Parts: sequence; C-alpha cells; structure tokens
Amino acid sequence: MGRVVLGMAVSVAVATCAVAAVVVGRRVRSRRKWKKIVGVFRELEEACDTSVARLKQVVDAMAVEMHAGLASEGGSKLKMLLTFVDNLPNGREGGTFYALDLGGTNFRVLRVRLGGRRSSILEHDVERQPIPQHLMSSTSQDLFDFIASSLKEFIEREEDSSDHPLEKRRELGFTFSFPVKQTSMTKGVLIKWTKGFSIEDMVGKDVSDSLEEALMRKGLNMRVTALVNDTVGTLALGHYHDGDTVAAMIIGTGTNACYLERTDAIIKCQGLLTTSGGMVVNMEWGNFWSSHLPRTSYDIDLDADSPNPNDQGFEKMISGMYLGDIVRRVILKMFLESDIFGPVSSRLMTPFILRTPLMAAMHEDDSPDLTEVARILKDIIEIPDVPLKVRKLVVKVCNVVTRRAARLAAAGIVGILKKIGRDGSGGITGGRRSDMKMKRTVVAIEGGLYTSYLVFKEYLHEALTEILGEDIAKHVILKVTEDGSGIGAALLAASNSSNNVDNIQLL
Ligand SMILES: Nc1ncnc2c1ncn2[C@@H]1O[C@H](COP(=O)(O)OP(=O)(O)O)[C@@H](O)[C@H]1O
Ligand SMILES: O=P(O)(O)OC[C@H]1O[C@@H](O)[C@H](O)[C@@H](O)[C@@H]1O
Repeated sequence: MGRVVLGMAVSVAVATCAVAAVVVGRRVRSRRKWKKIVGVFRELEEACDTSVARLKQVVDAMAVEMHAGLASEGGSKLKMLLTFVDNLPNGREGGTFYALDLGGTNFRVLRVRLGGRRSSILEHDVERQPIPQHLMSSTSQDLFDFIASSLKEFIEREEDSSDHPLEKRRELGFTFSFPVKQTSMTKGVLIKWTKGFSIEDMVGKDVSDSLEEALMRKGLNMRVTALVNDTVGTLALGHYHDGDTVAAMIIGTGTNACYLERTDAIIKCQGLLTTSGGMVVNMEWGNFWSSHLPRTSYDIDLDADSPNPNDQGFEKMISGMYLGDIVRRVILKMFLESDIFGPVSSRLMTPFILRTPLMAAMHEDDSPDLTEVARILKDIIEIPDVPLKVRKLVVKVCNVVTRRAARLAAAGIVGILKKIGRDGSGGITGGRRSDMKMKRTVVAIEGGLYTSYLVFKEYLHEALTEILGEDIAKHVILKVTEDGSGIGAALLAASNSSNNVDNIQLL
C-alpha cells in the first residue's frame, strides 16, 4: 500500500513539475515576446524624435528650400508655383458666384452671394460629398463629368428654389487641390497627381479647359474665372476677414501651404510685375525634403507602396491620408516580431485599411479598458482579444506618430514665417534677433486633420510656441476657415471677374 501511495505521490510531483515547467516556459516566452513588442515601440519613439533643436533645423531647411525654389525652376523639391493672384479680395466684391472644390477625399459645390461690402458674405450654400474611389484612377473625362453633373444638379435645385435671379453667364471659381503650373489666374496644367489620384491621361492637360468642356457636355454655359489651389482659396478667405493673414496651410488628406511673396523675391520670374508688388506663391510643401526630417523604416515602406513613390515625402509623414497607415505598419511589425496574437490577419497586411479617423479614435479613447481600441483592432484589422497592456501600447504608437506629424507641420509654418521675416529673427539673411516690433501675423488653416483631431492641433500649437518662444508665438495666430478653399475660390472668381481697380495692397 505504502508503495502505491509513494508511486502516486511521485507521479503527482512529476506532473506538477511538468505543469510548472510549461507555465514557467510560457511565462518566459510571453515575457520575451512582450519585450520584443516594447522594443519595437522604443525604436519607433527614438526614430520619430522631434526635439526643438531638430525642429529648428527643419525650419531653416524649409526657408532655404523656399529661396531655392524661387531662385530657379527645379531649384528645389519645393515647386514654389506662381498663382497669378496678386490682389486678394478686398470685400467690395458683389454678386452670386459658384465654386467647385476638389480635394483629396471630398468634393464640394458652393454658391456664394457677396454683398459688396467688407467681409459681407450674404450667404453660402455648400454641398459636400466623398469622391467615389474608382474615379481617382479612372479617366479625366469620367472625373470631370462627375464634377459637372454635381454642379448641374446643384444649380437645378437652385432654379427650383428660384429666389436667385439666374445669372446669364455664371462665373466659377475652381479649387483644384493638386500641383498645377498656372499660366494665368484662370489656366494651368496638372503637373502630377498626389494623394490617392492616378488619372494618367490628365497629367499635362489644362485643368480649366477639362472642366469647361465637361460643363459644355452637360449643357452648362459657365466660365472658370479663377483656378486656384485650395491653399490659395483658404488664404483669400482668411485675408477677406483678416487683413493680417499672410499665409495659409491645409492639412487634410494631403498637406500644403501658400503665402504672400514679394515679386522681386521671385527671382526665377525676372520682370514679373503686379499692381500690388506681390503675388501669392503655392509652395506645394508636401514635396519638401530635408535630411533633418525624422524618417523611419515605416515611412520608407509606405512610400514604396504608395501610388506616387519617391514623391511628397513631407506630406507622407504628416497628412491625413497616411498617419493611420504608418500606425498600421508599426502594429504589423509588433505582431510579426512576437506572434503573440497568433496568425497575422490579411487585413493587417492591407495598406490604408486603418484610416486616420479610426487611428485618432484609438488615440483619443479615454475608456478605462480601451474598449474603442479593442473594437477597432477587432473589426477593422481582425485582431480580436488583444490584451489591455498591448492596447495601451497601441495608443502610445498613435501618439508618437501624431505628435511627430503635428510638430513637423509647426516647423513648416515657422519656416514660412522665417522666410518672410515674421518669426522674430532677422529673416534668412539677418540671422540675428531683430528688435523690430513683431507684427500680428495670421495663418489661415483648413483641413480635416487639424479641425477634427484635437490632439494633433494641440501638439501643433505646443510646437509653435516651443520653436518661436512665448514672446514671438503670441503674435502668430492660426485661424480656421470653414469651407475656406471653396468660398475663397468664389471670392477670387468675383475679384477677377469684376476687375476691381482698387484692390488692397498685398504687403
Ligand atoms: N476625426 C478625424 N481625425 C483625424 N483625421 C481626420 C478626422 N476627420 C477627417 N480626418 C482627416 O481629414 C481628411 C479630410 O480632410 P478634408 O480637408 O476634410 O478633405 P479634403 O482632404 O478632401 O480637402 C481625411 O482624409 C482624414 O485623413
Ligand atoms: O485639401 P487636401 O486634399 O488635403 O489637399 C492638400 C494638398 O494636397 C497635396 O497633395 C497637393 O499637392 C496640394 O496641391 C494640396 O493643396
């Protein structure tokens, strides 16, 4: 009997040791996997460093590249495009104008009624709709027929409500949020597509002609009296309401900026004369590049997978089309490195499946158990049951990617201010602290990333103050203009159409 009991005791002991070994082994493996995931995060954090010192290098690089882009064609990755907008709306514009606003995600049709007195936009109706994805890679005719049809329907609804006497010849402002080499205020050819567009037959074609041909096909007798980039429309509206507005930045699906430049600084266009002595320059800053930019392996891979590789390097680090995908790539690496969650889902391998608004929702999840993070990981990238401590790490990844983006955008803005001597220093040539009284400086801002992602906005403002210092930063005001790019285009159509003689001086 004793032997049996002993045998059982030994068996139990052996089994217990075996179980313990398995448990300990699992714990060791789990701890090792956790360490790997944390290692991926730490590496990301380090690679995304945006210290004030580094941001100031980016500021200087932006200002230098602006100079280079103005000095000669192709002198910089910054195209520094002429807009032929040399007089901004002065508030005396009157009448009803239409505008079309083609962005990277959304398309807007607007009707704006102007009262002819300063800052009196009597009314504006806007219809906004997402651009059908398939059109982004279809033909130019398909795209412009879609735009013309939308405008025709919008106008026909207006006729039904017929409280607006129909203009005999309707004039149109066209906001086109892509790089265009303009030959006048109303004409310009597409240089290249950016963001998610890739309609090959459109490159090199005149954008206004393409639109007017589509309008004719729809029986609409309308003329484009202003072809503008969305940053220029935003600047026009910003300046219409606040004369201290010197620049505009868009941070939506893509990103870009424009500003008021002196014609004598636009060296590549010798002899450029304007009534105001200045002209708005569309920087196309999404294409900015500098070795000081904190680029990671995720940025390199994203660029390789994008429709426009080796292009728009700055945009791909800071704008709405891309932030969510950077985070997805980091999560993917964590899973591959640790296989802690079993087989990787095919969705986690799919570019752009994690849209930035969803990434923002994870980042801003303030529930104690991060239930929104769990839901998005499960529903969007098909990874169920992610442990809470990993969900917390995912939120930290969102934070690092968003903080880098916002701080780089702030550095870009200060780069513009430095170029025009509004950053409190002596400008690019002076290089010494100027004792001049810092002028009130307004930058108009638009775009879903800034207006809908509070954390991004807060990080951007924080970085502006860190770079400029409190004393200077308090003179720099960022103002959001709702539907600015579209209304601004209508304003510019009005100012160009009425040929106002007494336009406001630019500088
Ligand atoms: N809540 C949000 N959080 C973060 N990003 C957002 C949010 N809403 C929109 N966005 C970003 O803004 C972009 C849309 O910007 P918007 O300026 O409205 O349109 P468009 O780029 O077509 O001009 C989206 O592509 C998305 O990346
Ligand atoms: O308004 P969106 O779609 O975010 O566009 C912002 C910028 O996106 C860039 O990709 C374009 O080259 C710019 O011209 C544009 O201004």
